[in-house]
Amino acid sequence: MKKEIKKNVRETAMDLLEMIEKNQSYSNLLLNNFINKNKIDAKDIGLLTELTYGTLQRKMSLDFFMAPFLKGKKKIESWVIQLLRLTLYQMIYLDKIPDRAAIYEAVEIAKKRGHKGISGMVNGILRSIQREGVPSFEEIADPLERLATETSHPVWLVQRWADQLGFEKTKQMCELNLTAPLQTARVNLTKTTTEECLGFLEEEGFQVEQSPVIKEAIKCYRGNLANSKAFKAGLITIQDESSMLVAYALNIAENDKILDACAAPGGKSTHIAEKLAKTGQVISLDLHEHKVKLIKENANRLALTNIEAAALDSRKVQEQFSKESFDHILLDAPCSGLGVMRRKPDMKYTKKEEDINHLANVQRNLLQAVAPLLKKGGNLVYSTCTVDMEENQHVVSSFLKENADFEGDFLMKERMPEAIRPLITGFQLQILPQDFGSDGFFIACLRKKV
Ligand SMILES: C[S@@+](CC[C@H](N)C(=O)[O-])C[C@H]1O[C@@H](n2cnc3c(N)ncnc32)[C@H](O)[C@@H]1O
Repeated sequence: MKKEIKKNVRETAMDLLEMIEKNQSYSNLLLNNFINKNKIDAKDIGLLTELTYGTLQRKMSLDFFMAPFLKGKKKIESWVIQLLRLTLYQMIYLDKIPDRAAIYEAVEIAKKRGHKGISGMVNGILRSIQREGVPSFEEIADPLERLATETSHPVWLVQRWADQLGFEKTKQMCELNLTAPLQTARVNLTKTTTEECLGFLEEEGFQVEQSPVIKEAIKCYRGNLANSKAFKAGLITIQDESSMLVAYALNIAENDKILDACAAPGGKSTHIAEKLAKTGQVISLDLHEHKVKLIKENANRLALTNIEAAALDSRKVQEQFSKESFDHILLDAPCSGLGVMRRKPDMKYTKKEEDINHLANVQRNLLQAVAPLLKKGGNLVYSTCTVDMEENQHVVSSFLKENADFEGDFLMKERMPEAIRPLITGFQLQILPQDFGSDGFFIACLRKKV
C-alpha cells in the first residue's frame, strides 16, 4: 500500500538535499531509492522531485540571492542553509506556492529541527527577502560570471565551454541544463514494431509519440515508462536518443561478432543485439561484477540470447581475446558526464577540472587496449556522454596519431538517421543538449584499414 510521507514533503526534500550536499549519493539515485523504498504517494512524488531537483539545479543562483541577507550572521548550520535555499526556490521559481505558505512551513521545520533562536532567524531572513526583494543578476559585471550564477554552473566550467564552443552555445547549453529531460525509450524491434508498441502504451494511458529523429525511439510526455507492462514484457528499453545513435554508427550486419568493452547496464549492447536480429554475438564487458548482472537482467527481459556478459577490466582484453577477433568494437567510455547534467544536477558542483584530465588518460588507455582485437575493415566506435573536447576529439586525434592502421570512417554519416547528418563533422558527431533535446553526447567512428 502507498503511504504519505511521514515527515512533510519539504522537510524530506531538505533531508535529501543535505545528504546530496554531503556527497552521500547521486541525486537521481538517492531520490529514486527513497521514492521506491518508502512507496511515496504519487501526489507527493511530483512536489518532492520538483523541490529537490529544482533547489539543487538553482543552488548558485539561490546563494547569490541570499548572500546580502546572511551578511554579519554567525556560521549557519548546513541544514538551515538547505531550508533557506528550498524556501527561496519556492518563493522565486514556483508560482503555485504562495510566499507566506512557503515561509510558514520553513519556520515550522526550523522550530521542529532546531530551537526558537533558529526559527526566529529563518523567519527574519525570509521576511526580509520577501520585503526587500533579491538582488539582480545585472549587478554581476562579467558576462561569464553572470551566466554561471544565473544558470548555476561553476565558473571554471562555463569558462571552459565558452573557450571550446563560444559564448552563445555555452549560454544555450547552460539554460537547457536547467530544464527537465523528456523520457524516451527504444522499441525492441525483435519483438514488436514502433507503431504496435505506441498502441500498447496508449492503451495503458501513457502519452507517447514516435520520435521524428530515430524510428525506433518513443518520446513520453506523461507517465513513467519503467512502470509500463510494455517495459516488463521486454518491448522497450529506457534510453536517451543520443545513446541510440551508437548502434547506427557501428555498421552492424547479421552474424557479426561485436565487442562492447564498457557495457553496463547494457543499453547499447542490447540495442546492438536487437540490430543483429537474433544472429551473431555481442560480448559485453564491464569492470564491475554487480553491473554485469544488470546487463544479464536486461538481456533476459528483452529475450536477447545473443549477448554474453562478463566482468573484466577492458584494459586487459588482450589477455582474454585474440587479435582481430571482432567485426566491430564499441568503446562507450567512462567519462565526466557533462552532457547529462540535467539528469544529475549535483554533478555541476562535484566535478573538478582535474577529473577531466584523469578520465582522458583512462579513455586513451582503453582505446589502445581494445584496438588490436578489431578485424581489418571493422569499425571502432568511441563514444562518451560528455561535451568536453579533451575527452572527445582530443582522445580520438591522439589515438589516430599513434595508430596508423586506423582512419576516420566518413561513411558513418550515411548510416545515421537523416536529421542527425547535419551535425556530423567528418567521422565525428558532437551532440549538444540543445541540438534536439537529447543528452550531450559524442560519437567517433574509426575504421581499421584493410
Ligand atoms: C558510460 S558507462 C557504459 C554505459 C553502457 N554502454 C550502456 O549503454 O548502458 C561506462 C561503463 O564503463 C565501465 N568501466 C569503467 N572502467 C572500465 C574498465 N577499465 N573496463 C571495463 N569497464 C569499465 C563502468 O563500470 C561503466 O559501467
